[in-house]
Amino acid sequence: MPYLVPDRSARSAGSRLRSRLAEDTLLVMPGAHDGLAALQAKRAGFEALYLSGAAMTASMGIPDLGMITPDEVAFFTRTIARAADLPVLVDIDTGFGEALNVMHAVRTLEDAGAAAVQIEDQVLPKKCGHLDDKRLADPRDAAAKIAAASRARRDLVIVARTDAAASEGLDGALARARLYVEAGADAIFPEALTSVEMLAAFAEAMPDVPLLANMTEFGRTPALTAAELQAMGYRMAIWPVSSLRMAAKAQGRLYATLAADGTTRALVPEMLTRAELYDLIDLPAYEALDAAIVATVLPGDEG
Ligand SMILES: C[C@](O)(C(=O)O)[C@H](CC(=O)O)C(=O)O
Repeated sequence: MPYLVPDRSARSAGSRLRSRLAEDTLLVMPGAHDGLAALQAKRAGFEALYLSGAAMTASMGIPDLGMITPDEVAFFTRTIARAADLPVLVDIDTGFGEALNVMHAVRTLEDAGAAAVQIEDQVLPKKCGHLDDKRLADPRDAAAKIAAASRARRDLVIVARTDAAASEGLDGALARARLYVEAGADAIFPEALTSVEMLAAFAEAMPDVPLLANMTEFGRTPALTAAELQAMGYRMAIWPVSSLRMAAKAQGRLYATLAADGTTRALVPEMLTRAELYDLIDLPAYEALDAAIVATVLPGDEG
């Protein structure tokens, strides 16, 4: 369906996500780093998407160190939410500053169509949660940002991520998570838990709070299946950078092949065909919409 004709009765993205999180089953949120990825994820049957800071920045050709602005994230959010019309959880790193910056970001991203934002408790420059030597914010400063986000949102779901497991252990991460829930977080993302036992212990210690598990590849957390995470009590799981990793690998092969062969001929069988691409972006429906509007507006020939 062309996005140009909105469903005026549709509920806000945040309230749709809240209703889904009230269900018992784990919500699998694959990363979608652009609008086309969002369409493909929707076609595969996913009900919600994750907009990863790592994938967003990598797609801009820069590292994930918290350098980008709320408006840049809003552009990606709008693109993805519009393409798929699915709830999107948006990674806003450390919230672009302190309380007022977080509030500005929350308003900007909720207006852009985000269903949820994720704020983490590192200080700038932040890093991928699976790297060494992360520096954490004071727990109360981080809680203040969660409180600020909660004050600024309309329906947006707030996911508080704690990176504390690496430096403060499981108990430190749990203490921070409890503080963030008190400050207004709707869900907790315990980042970079390093074993199945740790994942299970975190879930046992917080049975009443929706928890998110990060299944990023090449990280420190063991790769579990959606079914395994659900059995442990997790309510959301993300595969944040997978779409970008797959697409970028294929892209790399394309450039190497074209540089070597002077033609893309060898790769054509692996490419989306013209028909497949147009089908994915729904070109015929947009053309039909245009034709229908023109037919409505122009007077008939009969005079
Ligand atoms: C979840 C994450 O913040 C992201 O930006 O997607 C990253 C993912 C990654 O770098 O693999 C993370 O810090 O875990």
